[in-house]
Amino acid sequence: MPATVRETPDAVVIGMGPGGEDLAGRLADAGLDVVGVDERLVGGECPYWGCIPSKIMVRSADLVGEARRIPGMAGIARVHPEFRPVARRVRQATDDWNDKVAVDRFTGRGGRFLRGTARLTAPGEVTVLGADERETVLRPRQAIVLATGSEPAAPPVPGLAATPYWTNRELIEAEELPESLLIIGGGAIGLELGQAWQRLGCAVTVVEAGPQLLGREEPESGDLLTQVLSADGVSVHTGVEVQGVEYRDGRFQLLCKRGERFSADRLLVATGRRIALDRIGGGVLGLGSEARAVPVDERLRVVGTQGSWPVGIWAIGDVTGKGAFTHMAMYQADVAVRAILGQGGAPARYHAVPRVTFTDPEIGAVGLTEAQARAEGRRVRTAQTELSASSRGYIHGSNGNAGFVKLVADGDTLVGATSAGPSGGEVLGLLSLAVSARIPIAELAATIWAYPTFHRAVGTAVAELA
Ligand SMILES: Cc1cc2nc3c(=O)[nH]c(=O)nc-3n(C[C@H](O)[C@H](O)[C@H](O)COP(=O)(O)OP(=O)(O)OC[C@H]3O[C@@H](n4cnc5c(N)ncnc54)[C@H](O)[C@@H]3O)c2cc1C
Ligand SMILES: NC(=O)c1ccc[n+]([C@@H]2O[C@H](COP(=O)([O-])OP(=O)(O)OC[C@H]3O[C@@H](n4cnc5c(N)ncnc54)[C@H](O)[C@@H]3O)[C@@H](O)[C@H]2O)c1
Repeated sequence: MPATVRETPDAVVIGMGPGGEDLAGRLADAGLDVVGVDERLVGGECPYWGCIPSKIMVRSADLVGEARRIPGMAGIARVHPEFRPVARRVRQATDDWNDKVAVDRFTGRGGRFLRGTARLTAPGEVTVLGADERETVLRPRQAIVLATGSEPAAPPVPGLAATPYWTNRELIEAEELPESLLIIGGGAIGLELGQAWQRLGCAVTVVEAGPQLLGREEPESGDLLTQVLSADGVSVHTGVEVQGVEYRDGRFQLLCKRGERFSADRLLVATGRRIALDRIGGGVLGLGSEARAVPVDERLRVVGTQGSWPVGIWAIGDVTGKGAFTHMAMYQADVAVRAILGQGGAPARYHAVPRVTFTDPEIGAVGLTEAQARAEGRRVRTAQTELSASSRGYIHGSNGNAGFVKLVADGDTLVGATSAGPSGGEVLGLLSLAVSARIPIAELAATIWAYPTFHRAVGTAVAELA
């Protein structure tokens, strides 16, 4: 057993995903002696198994979907989708799952990188076990930052654990498209990748336990996605309770409560994420096995540690449970960097968290849904307009113009909004600003919206409210 190394840097960042990498780099830029630790790849889930490779697949599939809209609009198009170039682009984007460039970028800024698994072993102490069994005990002088993200969660369905099912990681690494794919979970991962793989030539079935797809968003978004995915050929099933999974002769079979059976060559489990608090030493923070996230205050300081710890401890990103998005991890990194460096500035606010599901149509949403606003007892007023009724929707043509803008108001400001449609995620930008900055509805109503854009539908919905 190699000897234990003891060190006292200024700061230790556990987890170098989008949140940790950004934060650690900025602390190093400020002249701190920072040790960044990751057991996998610097960059985390987003560039290697998440946002970027999944959107590369979506981009290819969108091209196929758009080409299929040519008949009746611009002549003849015969599309023969091929998966090989998609898999190749994924390999280029991930450097074949090699993080040398990212590690060099961090060390180039003055940071030190340790590859290994880190845990909190005492207040103010982090122990890292390297792949070579070398143990490093770090007692930083100024800060510990937990940025360990999340991992795929699988439901406790009998039989599932014994099968070679896929999570997003295996699917993203696939070199070939199977003939058929079953997906458990009709959330962001299941729908983005399900639609993309169907368009690329795989027969996809989505099985969702809840009553609608994209259950945390407006019901209109779920209904729209059921329609467009079904039109693409995806077999969509909601309100289904999977009671068992079998794997025999290279085929997966789902056995469901109402007697339905679904089978396919591959199975993707996309039923949400879990935070492995046990692995990072959550007990040292006083968190029991029932904890679902690390509680943080408005400066991302871990709740309950101030005064009792010899050093400050912060948490950012998925591990805080405030929204599993790269933009959330980076937003929180900024607040935490300012807190660690004593720079002050605005605290974290969560009233305008944007989300975009990159299906075709894209579903952009910000702030509260109508149901959430009503549950909070707000004075809710809503307005909704269909894109097909707009000039741009008409120009676009009926094959591909599905979408809507829905606004949720409380008094004279918007507290939530959805923009679903072509470029729905881009239209969301102005709605995010309106909700975040609490722009009065009267001000929005006095705005000139360029003609004929998709975002002009926001003006139509605002006029209805005003
Ligand atoms: C398929 C998919 C698509 C997605 N698409 C989008 C999208 O389009 N837009 C968007 O905003 N978000 C998207 N996300 C979510 C996004 O990837 C995450 O929210 C984001 O990566 C979280 O960043 P993070 O820094 O909190 O953690 P992570 O990216 O999870 O990084 C955490 C890091 O910590 C390391 N780690 C964990 N435990 C330890 C330990 N004990 N010791 C050492 N290292 C450890 C891990 O190896 C990892 O590198 C997607 C996710 C998936 C799965
Ligand atoms: N575009 C994006 O920003 C993007 C894309 C992908 C993922 N992500 C992030 O990653 C997270 C994880 O994505 P996800 O799709 O795995 O989770 P999710 O929470 O978005 O959706 C999971 C779905 O699985 C369903 N489900 C749970 N248990 C089930 C069961 N036993 N049988 C059938 N259905 C079941 C849930 O009802 C839910 O609809 C997302 O919440 C999101 O924060 C973001």
